[in-house]
Amino acid sequence: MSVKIAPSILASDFANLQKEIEMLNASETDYIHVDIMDGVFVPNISFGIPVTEAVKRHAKKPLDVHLMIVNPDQYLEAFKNAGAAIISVHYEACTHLHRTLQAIKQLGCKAGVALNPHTSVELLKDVINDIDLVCIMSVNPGFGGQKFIEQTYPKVKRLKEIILEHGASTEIEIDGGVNKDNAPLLRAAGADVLVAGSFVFNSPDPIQTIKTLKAIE
Ligand SMILES: O=C(CO)[C@H](O)[C@H](O)COP(=O)(O)O
Repeated sequence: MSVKIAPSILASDFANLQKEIEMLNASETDYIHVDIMDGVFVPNISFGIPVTEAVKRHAKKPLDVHLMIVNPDQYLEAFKNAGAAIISVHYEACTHLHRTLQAIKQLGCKAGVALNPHTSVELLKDVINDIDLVCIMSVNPGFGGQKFIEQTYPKVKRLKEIILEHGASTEIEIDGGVNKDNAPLLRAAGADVLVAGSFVFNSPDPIQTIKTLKAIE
């Protein structure tokens, strides 16, 4: 199966959001990555439920909602109702991760867990069969356009081993600083989904850029 591409609308032109979503609909985008930042879990505020609803009204691709917020349990239903197909919570924001994953699934969404760069993939072993997607942060969350952290590669490799050891079907997603140079190496390490914000939206031809990423073996 080819690598999945999830453009992050954090880097899109918010004043022309409908146009940006229509561009993604016309591209080889697999998931539309929606970054929710609360100014507490991360040092930035992006947007929330009404904007997610607005994206959903135009999107023809599944919404991959990445909650960079404290107390994510409080908002799972609201994001499901806003149109999320996948909801990822941060490992670092969950006291009862297993319970949170079950709650996401009971809503009918795929359950994701995001890991900050300092968080070991080993911590997911006991719940790996309950996770549909692990989002490995390859930058410190909070801002687009940051430099890719090279230590991500061994993390991806180790997570892939854990998934195979447990017979799980979890997807590995990489988020932060993804570009055409690191994408083939991430794919070779075991990545299934590549999130790309700046690299897609700051390029002269985003549809072609998505195609280029999608073609990576
Ligand atoms: O979660 C994020 C930031 O916290 C973004 O999705 C991520 O940074 C992608 O943007 P870019 O490709 O520009 O690095």
